[in-house]
Amino acid sequence: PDFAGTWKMKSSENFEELLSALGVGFMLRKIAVTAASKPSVQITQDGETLTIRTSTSVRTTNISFTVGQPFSETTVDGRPCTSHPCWETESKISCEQILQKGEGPKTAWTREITNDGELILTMSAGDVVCTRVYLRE
Ligand SMILES: C=C1C2=C(C[C@@]1(C)C/C=C/C(C)=C/C(=O)O)C(C)(C)CCC2
Repeated sequence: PDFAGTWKMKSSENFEELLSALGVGFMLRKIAVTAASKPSVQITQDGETLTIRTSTSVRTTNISFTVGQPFSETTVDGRPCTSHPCWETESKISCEQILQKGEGPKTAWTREITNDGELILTMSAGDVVCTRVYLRE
């Protein structure tokens, strides 16, 4: 499917719980929750290669990957990891993350385009799952 576009967030649940599960302290959680409440997401796609730019007032992340090929990124709390994106269905990418050093809860993300053209992002840490839904601008 086509993930390309400029996306604005419609809903988010368990985001702060996700950061808690990752051991992010109170103050940084408050900063992150506020900043992440109004993200601007821009995705370009060329076949199976996606570039996802997620910008907030505090931090902007930019990842580029080809589904099926491992790449380096950081976990949502900023720890370097190797990510393994693959097609879970023909419209859903799931990505397991392996910390490059140190220990922590198992983290992963999924991104899916739904039949009514919404983008669903899930981010997990251990058994905590954060779900964020985006609409095209
Ligand atoms: C602002 C963020 C901050 C943090 C993570 C991030 C980057 C959270 C944003 C995530 C989004 C916007 C995800 C998405 O919707 O794709 C830290 C915990 C390091 C703390 C500093 C502020």
